[in-house]
Amino acid sequence: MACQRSQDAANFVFEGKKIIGVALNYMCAVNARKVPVPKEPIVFLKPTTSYIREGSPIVLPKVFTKVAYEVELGVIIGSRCKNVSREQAMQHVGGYCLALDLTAQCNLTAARATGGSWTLGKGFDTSTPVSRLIPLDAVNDPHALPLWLKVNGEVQQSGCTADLVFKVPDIIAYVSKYMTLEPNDLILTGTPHGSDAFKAGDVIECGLADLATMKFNVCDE
Ligand SMILES: O=C([O-])CC(=O)C(=O)O
Ligand SMILES: [Mg+2]
Repeated sequence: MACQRSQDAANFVFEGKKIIGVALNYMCAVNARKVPVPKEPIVFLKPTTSYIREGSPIVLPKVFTKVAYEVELGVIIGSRCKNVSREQAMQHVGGYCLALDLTAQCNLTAARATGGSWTLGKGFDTSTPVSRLIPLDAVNDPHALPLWLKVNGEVQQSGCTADLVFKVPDIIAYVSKYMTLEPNDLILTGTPHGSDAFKAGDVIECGLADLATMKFNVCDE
């Protein structure tokens, strides 16, 4: 498998499959939330119907009163793996992307308090805007990438993937103990601090180093 990676990567096109999110994975976000540092990655799934690309608007569902932006590094799986070691994990990365993990805070706050599910608050339509594929060879070190987000031109989030609690190979090794990772699966690695609510009419822009930027208009359902 591993030796096929460079051939696969040359022809790799990102066709978003399952989306695996990691929560509270930046030290700055953990500190801002005043919660203990997670001992293991906190993992959730989002449906493929949540993907959008630049050119489509973010649509805020009627059922939610407060939806927040979260800018994240996306890791795109390039080859199938299960029970992969930390040492072997990076051989299964097919590329990267810039992503937003839009989150209904109104729903998540209640879910956290009651131990309820995050599925609807994380998985609504348009909740996973993604950039085009960033090829592997464009990224020397996925743990040295600045990322930022602006709302209506004002910087609201600014972080660096150096601050990740669980690094990319840790996440791949951990998740693959439980579920098979397949080509085109997307791992959302978590957001730095500063995530907050936005509203219809706002313009959200974000960027990842000099590798990708994207811009979305926001409307109500
Ligand atoms: O929304 C949350 O609470 C957790 C999350 O996805 C993140 O930290 O990136
Ligand atoms: Mg997130």
